Amino acid sequence: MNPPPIHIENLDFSYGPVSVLEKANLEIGDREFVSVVGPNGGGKTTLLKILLGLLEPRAGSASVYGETPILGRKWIGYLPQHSHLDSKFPVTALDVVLMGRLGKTRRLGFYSKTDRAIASNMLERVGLEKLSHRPLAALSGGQCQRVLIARALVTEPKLLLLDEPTSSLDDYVERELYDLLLELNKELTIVVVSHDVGFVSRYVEKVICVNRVVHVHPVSEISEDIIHDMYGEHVHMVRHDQEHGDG
Ligand SMILES: Nc1ncnc2c1ncn2[C@@H]1O[C@H](COP(=O)(O)OP(=O)(O)OP(=O)(O)O)[C@@H](O)[C@H]1O
Repeated sequence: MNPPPIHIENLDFSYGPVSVLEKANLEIGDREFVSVVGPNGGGKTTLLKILLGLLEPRAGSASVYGETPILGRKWIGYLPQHSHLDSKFPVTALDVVLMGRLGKTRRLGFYSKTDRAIASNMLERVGLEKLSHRPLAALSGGQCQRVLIARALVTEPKLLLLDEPTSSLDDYVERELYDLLLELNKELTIVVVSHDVGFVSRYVEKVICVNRVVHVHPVSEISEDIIHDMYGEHVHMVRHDQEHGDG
């Protein structure tokens, strides 16, 4: 059997004396679409950075397709939190996507025909083929996020890690972006960090709750009690799938 995209065993992580993850266990299978949720400072971004090999666990292990995170990183497309695109920077959507090929292309500073073909193809996949030569400054927030997803896809990953890709987008654009992820999930394993448990529950199979400890819940198990344990009594879960239930 092929090793799973993500396997974490008894993992502890701390920044200096501050413990962030304790005895974490997690397995994510091929073509799963899962969400990582939890309160601010719960350790979600830290977990992704461990999977990317950017941070070393203090104890336990993490593997990506059976390899160490540093070696397995080649299979990962990553959209960081707060990925900032300076809209005044004079580049087009295609230029930004091509930047994702920098680690792959052999001739630094020159993109090959293959690089350009892959970048154009990915812009098409995210629905922006007609905007490939549009300056960044002339794209909406949702279109910019699509450009960044296309940039993460040009390395031809098998696993996509997205850290709060929709935090600054309005509801309609957020839904469109998750519809795109659902489409990409036909071929890729997707892990997406979100703050909106109710919203992501409509899309994902499993919810990974991270608050120093890691708990995995099938979406069907997510309840008000689980949300209270994570965020405290003052937070209520909005079941977006039931918002229009009467209408
Ligand atoms: N480089 C760092 N050095 C020291 N502490 C850090 C560092 N990065 C994060 N932390 C701390 O580690 C804890 C977990 O941070 P992390 O960014 O993983 O949380 P998060 O769940 O992604 O939070 P948020 O939802 O706010 O993005 C927090 O208490 C944070 O302050």
